[in-house]
Amino acid sequence: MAHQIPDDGTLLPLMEEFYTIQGEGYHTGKAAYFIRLGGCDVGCHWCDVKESWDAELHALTAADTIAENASRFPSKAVVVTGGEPLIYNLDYLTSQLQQKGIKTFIETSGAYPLSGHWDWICLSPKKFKGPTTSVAAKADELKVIIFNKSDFEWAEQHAKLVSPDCKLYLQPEWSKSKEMTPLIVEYVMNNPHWEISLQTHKYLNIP
Ligand SMILES: C[S@@+](CC[C@H](N)C(=O)[O-])C[C@H]1O[C@@H](n2cnc3c(N)ncnc32)[C@H](O)[C@@H]1O
Ligand SMILES: Nc1nc2[nH]cc(C(=O)O)c2c(=O)[nH]1
Ligand code: SF4
Ligand SMILES: [Mg+2]
Repeated sequence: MAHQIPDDGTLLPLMEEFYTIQGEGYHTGKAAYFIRLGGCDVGCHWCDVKESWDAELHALTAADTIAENASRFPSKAVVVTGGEPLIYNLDYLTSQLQQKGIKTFIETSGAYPLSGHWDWICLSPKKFKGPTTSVAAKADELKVIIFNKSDFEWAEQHAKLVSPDCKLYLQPEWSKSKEMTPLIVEYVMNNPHWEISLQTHKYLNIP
């Protein structure tokens, strides 16, 4: 990375920020401000935000400004996503958000060690670069993407890494949704400790 990113987390490569409805997982349907940080080296071939991968394409932005922007919206909930947000030290950003009374949620692959102060951690582990134990142990929600049949077994292996009260979700990979969703429905009926998560924002045509 040619970007000189200070490791105190005061400057972060911001790809986009937008106010929308959380489309996935436990908090589906709730309004939230999304902060999408650029930079990811996990390399999921089906990633739906490949434009985020190169951190250098995204301007370094003051965490103070990001927190200030977030505080202007009615919902006091922020989702930090990416890219892979845990590439960066998120201690400063999340402290600033929480000081403003904003709840902090993260979407992460868990490929990097945990930083930041979180009200909710959604771990979506990837085959291409597995999750660190620091993230798995603290996850509130495990959201496994189902791209093919073998991913159910892979999901069960990852369920063993999270705490007993972690919520378990299976989410169809968007391009395979037609084939995989019926299998997920059947799987959840037979294994009811899992629930279905759909990318509802894509059906709603919102960001
Ligand atoms: C774009 S990722 C960014 C955060 C982080 N890098 C991660 O993967 O969790 C946000 C969420 O979208 C999911 N996702 C990405 N591409 C997807 C696709 N094609 N179909 C379904 N879910 C997808 C990821 O698994 C993750 O839960
Ligand atoms: N509405 C909406 N909900 C989301 N939940 C997780 C998302 C993400 O890309 O991290 C996402 C997203 O991009 N849009
Ligand atoms: S880890 Fe997340 S952002 Fe990175 S390639 Fe995979 S889905 Fe995309
Ligand atoms: Mg998304």
